[in-house]
Amino acid sequence: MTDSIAVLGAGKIGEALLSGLLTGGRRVEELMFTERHPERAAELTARYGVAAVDVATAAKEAAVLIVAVKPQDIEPLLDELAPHATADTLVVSLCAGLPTSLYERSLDDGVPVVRVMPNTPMVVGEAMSAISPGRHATNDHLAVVEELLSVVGMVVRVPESQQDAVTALSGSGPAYFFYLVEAMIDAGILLGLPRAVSEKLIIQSAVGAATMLAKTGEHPVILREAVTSPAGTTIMAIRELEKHGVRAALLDAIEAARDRSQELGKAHDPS
Ligand SMILES: NC(=O)C1=CN([C@@H]2O[C@H](COP(=O)(O)OP(=O)(O)OC[C@H]3O[C@@H](n4cnc5c(N)ncnc54)[C@H](OP(=O)(O)O)[C@@H]3O)[C@@H](O)[C@H]2O)C=CC1
Ligand SMILES: O=C(O)[C@@H]1CCC=N1
Repeated sequence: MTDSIAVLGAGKIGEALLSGLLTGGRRVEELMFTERHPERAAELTARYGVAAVDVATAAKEAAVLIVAVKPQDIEPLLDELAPHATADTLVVSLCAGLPTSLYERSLDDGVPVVRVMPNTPMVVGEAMSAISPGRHATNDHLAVVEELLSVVGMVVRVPESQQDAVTALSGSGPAYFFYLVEAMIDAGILLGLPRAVSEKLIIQSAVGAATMLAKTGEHPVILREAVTSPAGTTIMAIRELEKHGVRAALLDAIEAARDRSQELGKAHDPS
């Protein structure tokens, strides 16, 4: 099993990872994190028992450093990390849009970097993480990251050139499903159901549909057709969704997310 892991920047995804790793069997002594606000650090230590450290300590004690700051905050973090990262440190970036070459330019030659796009369902062991090696990352480094992340969900390897698309699909993906669920709950309110009832109906329908997708292996079209009775209720709703261009809206939305991921990377491109 991988030695100690340090999360650099324990915000939403960093906390989700710490929490998922602990639930998945990691011991608190194997984990540490850095945070720039002492109140946030104290809150996390109180909640999980994990130690807050500085970057120098993280680099000295942890075999894997997981960078989880906002892309806009990467430069000061790299400045802090550069004097301490060596070829024995594995740097794992969770940051949307940031290429491994950005890290390689800022850190000593030979420091292995793996780019990862995870998602927040890691808190319940159901993350989807896609990983890509940088120039100095070997198969062994990828295996370390796979082992680490498989505790909190599924892991796939993709070429780094696909990471902006992955970010738009599965990185941001949970937000689209939450948005849909939120809108469907509102529809229940519109139809006069009590909020608690509407929430229960929609959340369990979402869980049921997701479980069918995962467990039956059937294509979503087949599963949807099985719900759609001739001249029934579902087809009336589908007609409205098509009329309002929901499919086209999703295509545009995900393309916009991909474009934003590319933009975040380019903001740090010196050329
Ligand atoms: N949220 C998500 O679902 C996903 C996020 N990501 C990626 O993960 C990264 C973090 O996102 P998210 O968790 O949402 O963002 P957050 O802002 O919630 O988390 C980042 C945390 O890092 C802290 N921080 C910033 N700079 C430093 C520093 N130099 N040293 C220590 N701590 C620092 C921030 O403090 P402060 O509050 O002051 O800013 C904040 O607490 C992003 O790059 C994002 O693209 C990837 C996949 C999914
Ligand atoms: O919204 C974002 O930029 C991050 C990256 C993927 C999910 N959340």
